[in-house]
Amino acid sequence: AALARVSRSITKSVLSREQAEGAGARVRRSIGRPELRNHDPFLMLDEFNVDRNGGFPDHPHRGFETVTYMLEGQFQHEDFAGHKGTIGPGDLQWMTAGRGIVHSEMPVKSQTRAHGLQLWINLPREHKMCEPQYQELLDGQIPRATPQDGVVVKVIAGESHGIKSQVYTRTPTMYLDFKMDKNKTVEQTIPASFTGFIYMLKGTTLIGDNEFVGKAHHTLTFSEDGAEMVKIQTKDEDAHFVLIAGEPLKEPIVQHGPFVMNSKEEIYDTFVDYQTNQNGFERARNWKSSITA
Ligand SMILES: Nc1ccc(F)c(C(=O)c2c[nH]c3ncc(Cl)cc23)c1F
Ligand SMILES: [Fe+3]
Repeated sequence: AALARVSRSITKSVLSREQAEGAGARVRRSIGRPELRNHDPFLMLDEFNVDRNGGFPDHPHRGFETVTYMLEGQFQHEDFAGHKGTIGPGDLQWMTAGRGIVHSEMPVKSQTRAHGLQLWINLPREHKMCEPQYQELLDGQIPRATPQDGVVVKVIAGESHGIKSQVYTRTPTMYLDFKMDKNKTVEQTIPASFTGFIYMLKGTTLIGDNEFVGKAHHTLTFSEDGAEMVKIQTKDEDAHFVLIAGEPLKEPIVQHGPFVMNSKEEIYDTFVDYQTNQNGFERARNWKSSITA
């Protein structure tokens, strides 16, 4: 008989309450909060809620990627190279900051609120100073797997049930948006070497062979025990959550706000580059975004 596959189990469940961030924005911080540091290669996951007066005005990034996934409302972004755009519900912006980006991320004024997720993924040292790159997908361009009726998996990065994302991930990453009706069971394959977690947006799930309960706004971290899949069930409630997993980089992490490098010296050099507008920050000189006004 075929061996029943063992599921990952949940090692920790942490509730994220709203906190102030940016300019008048509210975020529930998952990865990156005190109880959830060191989830290599992930640096931060924020569920953000921004009303029309809030946002994230002009700020820099170096050494990692920011992945913005909109759930409701519209967000606009503009960087110091004039790259600008608007992302709406279900749309994705995968920004590889690499050697340096300065940008502004603000809700579209006409919106009542903008609600979404921003994930920060660390880059391996050989990519930390790469040219910045955007991969932007509209909701309709993101493939879905439907392993059974009532279970839809949007494949933002990586693969699910044979459906692959087209996003190029320098750090091997899986980013899946699950919508499950009640009374469903699904198994998601995850490479044994990946570290990962589920962040619950709505409803209740039972995860793993021992049916650990997942509730809204909780982060549920996976065991690292060699299991190559995770089993997720719903009972009497629909559920909406993201499953995020990736290959740990196993490199030193030195983070100072929006700069994430491998040593203190590199962080010092980054501050010099940012202050003196060099080595990737040339276009930051005298730049002000037009959307922050
Ligand atoms: N350094 C630093 C300091 C403070 C910040 F708020 C930010 C920042 O921009 C964000 C933090 N979470 C977020 N979620 C969504 C969006 Cl669109 C942006 C952010 C940042 F980069
Ligand atoms: Fe940013």
